[in-house]
Amino acid sequence: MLRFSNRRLFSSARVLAEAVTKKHDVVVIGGGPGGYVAAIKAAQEGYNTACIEKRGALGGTCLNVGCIPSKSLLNNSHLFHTIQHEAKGRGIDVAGVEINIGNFQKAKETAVKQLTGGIEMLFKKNGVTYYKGAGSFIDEHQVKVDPIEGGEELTVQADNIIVATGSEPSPFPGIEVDEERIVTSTGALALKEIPKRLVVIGGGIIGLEMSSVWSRLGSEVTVLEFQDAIGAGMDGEVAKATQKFLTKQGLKFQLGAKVTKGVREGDVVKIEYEDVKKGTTTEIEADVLLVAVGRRPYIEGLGAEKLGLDIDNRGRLVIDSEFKTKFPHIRVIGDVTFGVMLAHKAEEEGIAAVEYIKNGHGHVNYGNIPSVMYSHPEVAWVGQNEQQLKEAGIKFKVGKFPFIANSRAKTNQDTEGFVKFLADAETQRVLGVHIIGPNAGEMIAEAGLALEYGASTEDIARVCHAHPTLSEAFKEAALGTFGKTINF
Ligand SMILES: Cc1cc2nc3c(=O)[nH]c(=O)nc-3n(C[C@H](O)[C@H](O)[C@H](O)COP(=O)(O)OP(=O)(O)OC[C@H]3O[C@@H](n4cnc5c(N)ncnc54)[C@H](O)[C@@H]3O)c2cc1C
Ligand SMILES: NC(=O)c1ccc[n+]([C@@H]2O[C@H](COP(=O)([O-])OP(=O)(O)OC[C@H]3O[C@@H](n4cnc5c(N)ncnc54)[C@H](O)[C@@H]3O)[C@@H](O)[C@H]2O)c1
Repeated sequence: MLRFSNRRLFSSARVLAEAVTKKHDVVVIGGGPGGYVAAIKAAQEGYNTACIEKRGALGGTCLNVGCIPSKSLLNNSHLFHTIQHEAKGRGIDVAGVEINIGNFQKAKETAVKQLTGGIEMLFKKNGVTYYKGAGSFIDEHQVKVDPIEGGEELTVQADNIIVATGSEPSPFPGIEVDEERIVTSTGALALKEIPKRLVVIGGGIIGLEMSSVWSRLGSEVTVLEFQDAIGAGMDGEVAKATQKFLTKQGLKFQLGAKVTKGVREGDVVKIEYEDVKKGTTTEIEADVLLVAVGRRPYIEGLGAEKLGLDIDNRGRLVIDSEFKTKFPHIRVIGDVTFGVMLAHKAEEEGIAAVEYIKNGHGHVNYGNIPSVMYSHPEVAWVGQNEQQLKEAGIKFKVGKFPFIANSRAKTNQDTEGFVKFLADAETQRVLGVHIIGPNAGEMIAEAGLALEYGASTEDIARVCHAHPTLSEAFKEAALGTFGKTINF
């Protein structure tokens, strides 16, 4: 009798174990821009697809604590600043303009919620199974899902696995983040009060976008950058011009600054840095210190090491040109592997990885990934910059056109910046485009198209651009590479 009930117990446990094993053709771990796009694409290609996401919301860093919330704060702080400081000069008398920080943050949260909810609907529409939980490798074909909302653990089996677990802020050794007074971008996006003094370590894209937001709302902002230029990766001339316009907007910069201390004492943060050229040490105080010194790949709890996936010395999962790890059916895309950490790069890789699974070939043009900094004016670039062309020994011509000479920018009273083309000296083939200006982030798409199709600057200059538009500055800068601008 005892033996019989034991056997029954054993067999019912096995039934239970079998009941919670789900099989799919494709399983994606991580529901950020890389992962969710890959999952939808795989489902559209006819694969039985699942996506495992542990955040409780889809969209990853980008939609929840990155691109989307930062752009909401950037847009609305710009609007506030314009109404406050520029309305009068445009013939609009306004009084009593104030920021309501609660509602300012609420507008951001509404945008985030609508967009992350939208992805959940897209999953339903395309038949992607959504597992809300943390995924970790059991072996090369099985992933355990630890549900975040209670419920039973389950095992997911798949023929193909795409890892898209993203990135997290790089820590600064010796500085302890509490996301209240010492914050990463996540805390900087969620401040409940406008800090009187904001100090930012890192003059890269996060540092400069967040500095713009809080400075427009009234913070005194100091940016401490270790290198002798801001803008991590911008063309040298553009980086200098960017620093100039941000300085005009009230930001203070200390380049060549080696931060040696950042500690919270009550409601104040004490920071110490060395000027690497002069060898002097300076102490400053802040109400909030933002640490924005880059991001690093995120693989915590994934079981990548246990499975034996190769990881390089920067913590990135190692892949070949087809996104394959040492297990050919496990592919990796987005921030957690090589390349720039940008949402649209992760998305492109999501599509290409699925195309590899389906057809055996896929394509991402890594020479044509645009970058945009959403300051005002925006800074956008694609292709190569002057430093890179010089290093490679490529002879090039420069064509430039300032927005001050563009009629639409004039009517908009928004004339800061320029369009700069770098074109092959002999063939005029476009090699890179760098823009500081209103709507630079939209305009850079035309440059991307030109690069993709191998256009010359003459090809662009021969295309009729509508008048009066900012895009005429784009055409004129192309004309500039052969010295024939009309309006400047
Ligand atoms: C403040 C800020 C602003 C930014 N602004 C821009 C911008 O304007 N434009 C731009 O192109 N890029 C921007 N970025 C960068 C962009 O957010 C990233 O490049 C992009 O999100 C990378 O996508 P991903 O899919 O690779 O990873 P992520 O978006 O990081 O998504 C990974 C997801 O995987 C989940 N995950 C991790 N491990 C597991 C696991 N074991 N099981 C289940 N789920 C897991 C995580 O919870 C996360 O949701 C910004 C970043 C920040 C921080
Ligand atoms: N608009 C966008 O596309 C956007 C917006 C935000 C973030 N992102 C992406 O997120 C990622 C992370 O952004 P980020 O700004 O943190 O990184 P980043 O690499 O763009 O910039 C980091 C900056 O910190 C500086 N730095 C590093 N160590 C330092 C130190 N010890 N002291 C002082 N300065 C130091 C670097 O020189 C660099 O200028 C980037 O890949 C970026 O592309 C993109």
